[in-house]
Amino acid sequence: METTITESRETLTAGTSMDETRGLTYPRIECKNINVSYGDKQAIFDISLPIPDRSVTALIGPSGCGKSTFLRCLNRMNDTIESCKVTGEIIMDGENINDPDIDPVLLRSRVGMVFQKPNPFPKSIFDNIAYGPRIHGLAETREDLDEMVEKSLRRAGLWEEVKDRLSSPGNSLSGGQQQRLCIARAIAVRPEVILMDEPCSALDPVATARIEELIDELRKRYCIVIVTHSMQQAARVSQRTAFFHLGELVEMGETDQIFTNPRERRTEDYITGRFG
Ligand SMILES: Nc1ncnc2c1ncn2[C@@H]1O[C@H](COP(=O)(O)OP(=O)(O)OP(=O)(O)O)[C@@H](O)[C@H]1O
Repeated sequence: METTITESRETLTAGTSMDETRGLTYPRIECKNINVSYGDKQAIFDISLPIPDRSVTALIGPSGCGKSTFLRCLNRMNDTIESCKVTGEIIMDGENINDPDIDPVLLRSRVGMVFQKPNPFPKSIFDNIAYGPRIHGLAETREDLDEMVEKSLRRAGLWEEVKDRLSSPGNSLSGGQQQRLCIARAIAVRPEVILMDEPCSALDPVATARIEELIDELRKRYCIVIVTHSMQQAARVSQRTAFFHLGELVEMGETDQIFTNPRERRTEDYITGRFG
């Protein structure tokens, strides 16, 4: 197992290059020796995982293997669960986000999150998007705010469908539109990373296809990490895949390699449906 992780890390580092727009090097996030427990029960065991920028990393594995728990480490959402204790380092922009000096609220604007079930605020479509920029003081004028709302809705592929009814309630939209609204809301505060926890599980196949197209578009700009139960979805949308089992990272690598030529027996058993 160790060999696999080391090899994949080398592959990633070999592709290291300077991002001209942001002046950043890959990987975007470096997770080192992450352990997570809920009370006495350990859910994540010593996971180290580099996450590259401008691509989609899929976390897959059987129910209860720790995918969501690990995802929540990346924006410190586990802080909100009293029994949960996280150790290890998650380096972003040269800082360990687990450092007590890091403000989790600010962190969550840099690392946005989209949940299983679309959860628009009980506000208008416009205010759903404007909320974040307002509380983070990102817009100086009303024109700035209008522009941010339009840009976010355009990026989320929703503008044409809602531009004539921005004052309607967010929850008057269809499920798929609501999920794109939630993605637009995450984008509005200019995140660098977007976490998605099974974003299509409440959607029909047409709405799912629309979100998958959107994810493919967004990856040109953002670092995206997605938890999915669907191996087909992981294969369709991600460039890298990490396979979790019983709280361990069994294997990670290029998505094509994981699905066509897994190195570990447990990965092969899972992707061929022998368990999980
Ligand atoms: N809030 C919590 N309190 C206590 N234990 C928890 C909590 N959340 C998760 N766990 C436990 O941690 C382990 C990992 O759960 P997690 O939800 O991260 O797995 P998962 O792979 O995302 O599962 P699923 O695919 O079913 O959503 C499980 O044993 C689960 O019971």
